[in-house]
Amino acid sequence: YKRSHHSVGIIGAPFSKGQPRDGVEKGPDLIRAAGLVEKLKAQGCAVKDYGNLTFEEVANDEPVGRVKRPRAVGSANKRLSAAVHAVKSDGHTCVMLGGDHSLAIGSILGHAASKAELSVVWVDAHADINTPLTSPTGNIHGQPMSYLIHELQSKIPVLPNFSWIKPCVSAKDIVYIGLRDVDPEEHYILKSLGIKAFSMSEVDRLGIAKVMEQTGDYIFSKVKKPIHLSYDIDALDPSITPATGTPVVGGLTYREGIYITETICQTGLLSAVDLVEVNPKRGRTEDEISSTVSAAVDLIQGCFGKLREGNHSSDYKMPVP
Ligand SMILES: N[C@@H](CSCCS(N)(=O)=O)C(=O)O
Ligand SMILES: [Mn+2]
Ligand SMILES: [Mn+2]
Ligand SMILES: [Mn+2]
Repeated sequence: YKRSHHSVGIIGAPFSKGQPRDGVEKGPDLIRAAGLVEKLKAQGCAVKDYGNLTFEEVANDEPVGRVKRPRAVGSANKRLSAAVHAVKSDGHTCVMLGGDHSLAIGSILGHAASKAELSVVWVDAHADINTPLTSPTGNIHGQPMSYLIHELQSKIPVLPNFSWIKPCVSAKDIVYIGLRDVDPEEHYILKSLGIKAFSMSEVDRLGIAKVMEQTGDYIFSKVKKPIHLSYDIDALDPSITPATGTPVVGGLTYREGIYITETICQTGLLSAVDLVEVNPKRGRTEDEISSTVSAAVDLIQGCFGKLREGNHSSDYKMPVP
């Protein structure tokens, strides 16, 4: 019976400018208030909370083409990438609490700066792979992957505060799970780059166990790279996690969502996690907000060894009379 020891570094990224809805910047503190640090410590993790980043205000952040708030998003992600790199340099598995999914730009770049090559597991109703020129909304939380993938760089225009961004992930090292709301242009990109994707159709057809088995085979089929798990809370069904900016029916069950984190943990390769798009202002009741936040906490606990069968510490000794 092996109990692995997890060392966790938490970064709060209260940022919302990758999308238009207020409230998602409240995610980090809500997740902490639900007891994330205490719960990780109770399950045997060493935890260091690095606090919340503060992001510079950017005035007159006018759109460039369709792209909205590029200067604020570029600046925030540059700061986040430095923070994630520092957490990795301290030897922790990094947990980045969002904030919207544009933050994956900084999180993955900061991670890549400390680990040569990464595998990215993107759990999301959406592919978030629109380029600045294909995006139907201009919201950068629908575009983060396009800035990170080597094979897309000829399709990315110059944007203010984005010049520091260099692609760091190959299409072959990406796996999507949970897709069910993919734009036509994104679908073209996924197909033309041959990116591995388990949409909700595959989840239905194969079942989550086979999806995770095939994900493991695919990630391991080449060399074993550290895993960056970017988890958008909207991957789960809105019946579980309604308090989010872009809910889409027909999502992952709570059990499927947790199973993903349990199996990723068991690879022993998890090196960074994003938990993004929790937005309390999108919950109609307190119950909707708390259901969303507690699912987020449970998912992160699953990343660091919590099992539904139960856990006990390796030095536990039963009491004797
Ligand atoms: N595909 C749409 C919606 S993307 C939703 C972004 S997220 N991060 O998954 O909530 C777009 O590009 O704006
Ligand atoms: Mn999403
Ligand atoms: Mn997303
Ligand atoms: Mn582990």
